[in-house]
Amino acid sequence: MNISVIGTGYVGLTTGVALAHLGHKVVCADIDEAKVELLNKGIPPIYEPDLEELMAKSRSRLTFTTSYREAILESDVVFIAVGTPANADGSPNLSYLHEAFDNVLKTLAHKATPTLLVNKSTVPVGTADRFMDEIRRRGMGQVVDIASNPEFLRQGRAVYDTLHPERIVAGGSERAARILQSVYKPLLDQEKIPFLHVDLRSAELAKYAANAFLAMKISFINEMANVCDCVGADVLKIAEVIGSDHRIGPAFLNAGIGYGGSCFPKDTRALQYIADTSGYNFKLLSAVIEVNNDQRYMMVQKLRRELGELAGRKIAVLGLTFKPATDDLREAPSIPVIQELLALGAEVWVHDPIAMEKAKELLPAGVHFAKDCEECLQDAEAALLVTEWPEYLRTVPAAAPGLMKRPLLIDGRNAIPENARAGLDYHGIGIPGTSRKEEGPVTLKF
Ligand SMILES: NC(=O)C1=CN([C@@H]2O[C@H](COP(=O)(O)OP(=O)(O)OC[C@H]3O[C@@H](n4cnc5c(N)ncnc54)[C@H](O)[C@@H]3O)[C@@H](O)[C@H]2O)C=CC1
Ligand SMILES: O=C(O)[C@H]1O[C@H](OP(=O)(O)OP(=O)(O)OC[C@H]2O[C@@H](n3ccc(=O)[nH]c3=O)[C@H](O)[C@@H]2O)[C@H](O)[C@@H](O)[C@@H]1O
Repeated sequence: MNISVIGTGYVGLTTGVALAHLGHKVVCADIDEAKVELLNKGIPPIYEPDLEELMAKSRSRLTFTTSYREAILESDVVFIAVGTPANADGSPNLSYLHEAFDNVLKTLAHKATPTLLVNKSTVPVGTADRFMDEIRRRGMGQVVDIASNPEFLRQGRAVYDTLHPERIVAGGSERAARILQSVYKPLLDQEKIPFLHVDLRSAELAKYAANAFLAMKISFINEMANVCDCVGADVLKIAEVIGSDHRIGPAFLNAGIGYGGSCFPKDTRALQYIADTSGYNFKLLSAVIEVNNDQRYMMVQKLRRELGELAGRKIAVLGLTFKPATDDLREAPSIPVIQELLALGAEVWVHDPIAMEKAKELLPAGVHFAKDCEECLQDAEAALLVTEWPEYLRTVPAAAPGLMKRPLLIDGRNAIPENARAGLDYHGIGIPGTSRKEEGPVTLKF
């Protein structure tokens, strides 16, 4: 099929490359000329494992352009995958989406053959219905149909997730679902992937529901970790015990510093906003968000308990991205942690294996950028492990005792294995014996 993808970010580019890999002829369009220029040289503007290789392999079926006409006029299916970041009040900013939609419709006005317009961006319920109204208003209802095909890929595993999705959701008419089934046929044929055809509104809301549920698992286990710190139990064991019940499942029970990234924080706030403005108070979701906002400061609290005043003391922050295997710093927990350390007067040194250049543009003045992990640790009085990059798990236990003034490590990801902690003054989140308790264990009253 001839397919176009509007927006070449994490979702759009991965989708375009994957669809070309599956045998479709794909044109990707973006308004960002610098991105398109890089892409035309075969260089992905984002860091995503396997993306560059797959792009090179599918190059003969893949084109990049800034022109909507070039992208769309020959296409049977047009995917939109532009950003929907949060506004200050938590509502999703749909301005990029509206602009893309308007440009697509203006271009489609020059095309007589039917086109399926598929939205992949995460959007509030009712967005596709409003788009359909607009299509009819412009007299294009006979040739343009709308589908919602929410995306569930994870950054750092975007290519893998796109080629091995847990499910494909197709919101819209029977005809739209049939077209999407043909688009994904090579995937559906090769693996038993559920293809779920639902109405437009359910498809849109299901995306928020999935992210909110995963965020809830994280906030739940983080609260359990905080209880573990109070009572002297081990959150790793708790996660193992509850996760072995298939009704709960082991995934997303890693306690630590809380969730970040471009999606969980924005999508939980957006769902709260959607519920609020529809007259429903989603109490559980509000608690999930509040817990996450507090959790990021837990590491600094532990640090202060150990060191007292932080003014003038060198603190190493290891890892800046919101998780490993991505260069993305959007809503990374490292940022508020660094701001808090600076506010407390600490001398903050940071390191990240991938995102140092991006971080230089983003982090406040006063932060020291180390050339490597060792320089970051050198003479530090404490280190905070914020992102569990595999190289840190190898180097920190070996290097920290020799390099640091005191090998105090606050592990915000509970990532350093027990057998590697010997030379460290190690403190995890919810791991017994690794956190000094303010008071003794609680006594139960019967
Ligand atoms: N990043 C992720 O892991 C996931 C993101 N999503 C959702 O997918 C959507 C896209 O997210 P990302 O790919 O992360 O965004 P992104 O910010 O990485 O990329 C968006 C791209 O759209 C381009 N763009 C903006 N306006 C445009 C226009 N009018 N015409 C053409 N291109 C335009 C931008 O230049 C940029 O390259 C969002 O709604 C997000 O919530 C869904 C699942 C996973
Ligand atoms: O809508 C989206 O954009 C995507 O959001 C998440 O993907 P992503 O943000 O890339 O990353 P995750 O692996 O889900 O991690 C999100 C955050 O939660 C944290 N996390 C994750 C799991 C866990 O057990 N504990 C935990 O603190 C991670 O460190 C990270 O900061 C979802 O997992 C994807 O399914 C979804 O498509």
